[in-house]
Amino acid sequence: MARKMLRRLLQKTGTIGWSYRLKPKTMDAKNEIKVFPTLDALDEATAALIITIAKSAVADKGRFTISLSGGQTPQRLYKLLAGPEYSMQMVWDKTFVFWGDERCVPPDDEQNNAHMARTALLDHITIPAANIYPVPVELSPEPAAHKYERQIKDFFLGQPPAFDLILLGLGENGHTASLFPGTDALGESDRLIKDVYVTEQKMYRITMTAKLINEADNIIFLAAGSNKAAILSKVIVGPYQPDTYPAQYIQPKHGMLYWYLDKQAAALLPQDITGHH
Ligand SMILES: O=C(O)[C@H](O)[C@@H](O)[C@H](O)[C@H](O)COP(=O)(O)O
Repeated sequence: MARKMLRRLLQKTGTIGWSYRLKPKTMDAKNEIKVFPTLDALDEATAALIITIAKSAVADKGRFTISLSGGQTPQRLYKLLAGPEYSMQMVWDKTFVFWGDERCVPPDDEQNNAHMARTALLDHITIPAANIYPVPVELSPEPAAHKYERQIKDFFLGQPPAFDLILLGLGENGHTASLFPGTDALGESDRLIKDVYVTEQKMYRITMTAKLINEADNIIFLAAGSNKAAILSKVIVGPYQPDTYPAQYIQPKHGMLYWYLDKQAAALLPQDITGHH
């Protein structure tokens, strides 16, 4: 009964929201799920949302702090942001770029997330090099994690680090950033940055912890493609099993949580959650 009433209330308020899980704390965070008919529409809408958040942050604080995600999905978005239509709307010299996770491979390795972002975006805009904070992968995993955590704490001048925007992807196994099932970063309650060994990829990675991510003012999950439909359904409407589906750890303490999806990725979500199909 409560669930149905809540959903009707959410929809009436125009926030196409969903109960996520009827846990009081998730109801504080405003959740918004939007489904777009094509990849272009998804990327355009995400770029527009990023611009809106950036302009608001610069107006409020004189700067915009963003954490980028890696993998395939955001590459088109980054290229779009580098293009004339969007790049001109950003105040790049007041924009500070970090990463939600990084693979422990050399900076110029194709698998390196910062390498991908430089190729798709950062090398094509006028952002000061000092505004870019890549994960120091030249160090071995554990010292790299400690150094990155120090850099982030110093950047936020000892205040609790709260990014204006954290962009996240979603893996088919429910991981986000490098919060993979079975890794000890999942329930981490103290550290902001952890080094993890991802067995299925035989690779070390450095990741923001959910503790850090959940302090953000805005979080955008960007997911596209039919291969994400099953996991999205499990994460968004399934039972709360965050150790199996780590993306469920992402529940911003006070910020906005956006799920920006294409139609294919949203195909298995209930219509009353996405508002259309
Ligand atoms: O380092 C990474 O790979 C990402 O940060 C990772 O969390 C990614 O967002 C998901 O694995 C989805 O990846 P795709 O966009 O390639 O599906």
